[in-house]
Amino acid sequence: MREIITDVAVIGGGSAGLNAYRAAKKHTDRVLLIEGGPWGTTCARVGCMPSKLLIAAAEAAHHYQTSAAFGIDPVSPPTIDGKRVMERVRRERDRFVGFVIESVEEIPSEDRIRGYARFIDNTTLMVDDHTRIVASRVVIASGSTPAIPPGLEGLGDRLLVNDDLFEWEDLPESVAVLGPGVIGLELGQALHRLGVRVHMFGRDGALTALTDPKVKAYAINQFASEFPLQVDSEVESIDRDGERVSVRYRKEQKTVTEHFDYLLVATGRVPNLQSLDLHNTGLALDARGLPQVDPYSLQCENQPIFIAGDSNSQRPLLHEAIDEGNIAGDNAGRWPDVRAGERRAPIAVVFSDPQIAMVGQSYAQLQARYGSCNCFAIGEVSFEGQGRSRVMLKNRGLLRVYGEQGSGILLGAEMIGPQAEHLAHLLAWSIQQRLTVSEILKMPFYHPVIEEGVRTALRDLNHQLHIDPAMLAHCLDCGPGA
Ligand SMILES: Cc1cc2nc3c(=O)[nH]c(=O)nc-3n(C[C@H](O)[C@H](O)[C@H](O)COP(=O)(O)OP(=O)(O)OC[C@H]3O[C@@H](n4cnc5c(N)ncnc54)[C@H](O)[C@@H]3O)c2cc1C
Ligand SMILES: NC(=O)c1ccc[n+]([C@@H]2O[C@H](COP(=O)([O-])OP(=O)(O)OC[C@H]3O[C@@H](n4cnc5c(N)ncnc54)[C@H](O)[C@@H]3O)[C@@H](O)[C@H]2O)c1
Repeated sequence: MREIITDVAVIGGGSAGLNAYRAAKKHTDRVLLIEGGPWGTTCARVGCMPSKLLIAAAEAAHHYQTSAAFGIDPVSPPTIDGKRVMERVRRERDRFVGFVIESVEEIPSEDRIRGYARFIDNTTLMVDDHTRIVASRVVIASGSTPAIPPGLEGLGDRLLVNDDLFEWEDLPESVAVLGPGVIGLELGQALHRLGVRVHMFGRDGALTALTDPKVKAYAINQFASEFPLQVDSEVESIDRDGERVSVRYRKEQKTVTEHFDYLLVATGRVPNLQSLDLHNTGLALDARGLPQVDPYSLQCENQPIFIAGDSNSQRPLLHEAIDEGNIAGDNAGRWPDVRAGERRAPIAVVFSDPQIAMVGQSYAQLQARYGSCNCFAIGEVSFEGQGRSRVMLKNRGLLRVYGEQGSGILLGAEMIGPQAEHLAHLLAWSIQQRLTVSEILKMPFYHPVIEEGVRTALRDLNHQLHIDPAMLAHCLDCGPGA
């Protein structure tokens, strides 16, 4: 058994852990990075990057499938070669993973420990059964794992999570998707557009993390008109039937049984904390096994333990994992002089088509905070008539923006619409700058662009905030179709 005494130990070599390691290293040379699984990060191996690669292929197929509306008929219907689609996904994924591994290899080998860590007490870790580490500070950056509802064990290799899908050599004929969250919607729509028969089953009317009832209703109608989607599904049973999966569900007051090649489970993710033996640290744990974490310093209670990235369940997104890794690593390095880290305006994008995005405070958060005093107002724009969106035949969507009564500050937005990833950035940057709606409206808006739709929503909002008069039905200072 090896024993190492160190200043900082980081559990997990993903995006949060790698950044925590580097940030702690600025304070002390004695930092260890412990990784139990494969190097390469969830984002590059089985998350952000391979999912976007699959979506890019689906977009290419969809482009041909919809070109007739412009008067352009493909000579013959496009064929989709599943083997080549998946070969590119895996090849490009491997390239991204390769870049991450190159950066891991720059870390001195004596700082890298292979194996799964668990706590013996709040400053002692055991890695597998081979290394005991005494660390005066620990950063937990152990990521998250798909949550699989009970009762699906019998499906065996017919049950998939996102990790499995990116190993496919070819596209299957059919997939049932359980959970229309971000992962389910992104992957399910992409598979549908690549010619796979998809049926998406949700519950409680949820679709991604949208909370604005009007935007959510629009989004549900939009996707349900493209492929079978039930956000309030009544699934009676899911069983293995030979080499297939049979799903029995209620549809229009009848019981229907449908067979699929696979069930893709995308019902949320749980932090990887169970095997860390956190009960040995003395930290109070909630019902989910999570310790209390200060969202600014990422410190757990007053202990020399910090928790960053998906493992703290606060903002399970890549850029947040990187920020949190930096904050936790810096604080572990400088401990006991722990400081509040800088957090950015919230932004989340779903790479569906149309895209979904949320920035700043959500509708539900604002309702809870300001709803009872009518202290916030809503402006909106439909993309259906929006000039540039119509030109491109991308005129589907709804943007709702929220502002504070009295101050006129932009607080948040939820949207489904064309190029929402870009609109969301403009709005998130404005929110972070604490701009008022009037200040944002002084910015230039080119013509004809989708951003003119954002201007319309903001003008509507400023009227609802009693700052500007009602908009003219026919905007005189806009170009045609703004
Ligand atoms: C399909 C999918 C698509 C996504 N798309 C996006 C997107 O488009 N944009 C976006 O912002 N986010 C996206 N995400 C989320 C994003 O990937 C995660 O938020 C981010 O990767 C989390 O980084 P992390 O460092 O917390 O975890 P990880 O990168 O998972 O790192 C955790 C590491 O800890 C290791 N580990 C676990 N337990 C132990 C232990 N006991 N001892 C040692 N090592 C341990 C694991 O092996 C792992 O390598 C997506 C996620 C998925 C699954
Ligand atoms: N574009 C992105 O930024 C991106 C992409 C993918 C993943 N992610 C990250 O990964 C996280 C996890 O994604 P996810 O999609 O797994 O989780 P999620 O929480 O977004 O969605 C889970 C969905 O499954 C549904 N559900 C739960 N149990 C169910 C059941 N038994 N039957 C039917 N439906 C059920 C929920 O109602 C919800 O709609 C996201 O929160 C996000 O942070 C981000």
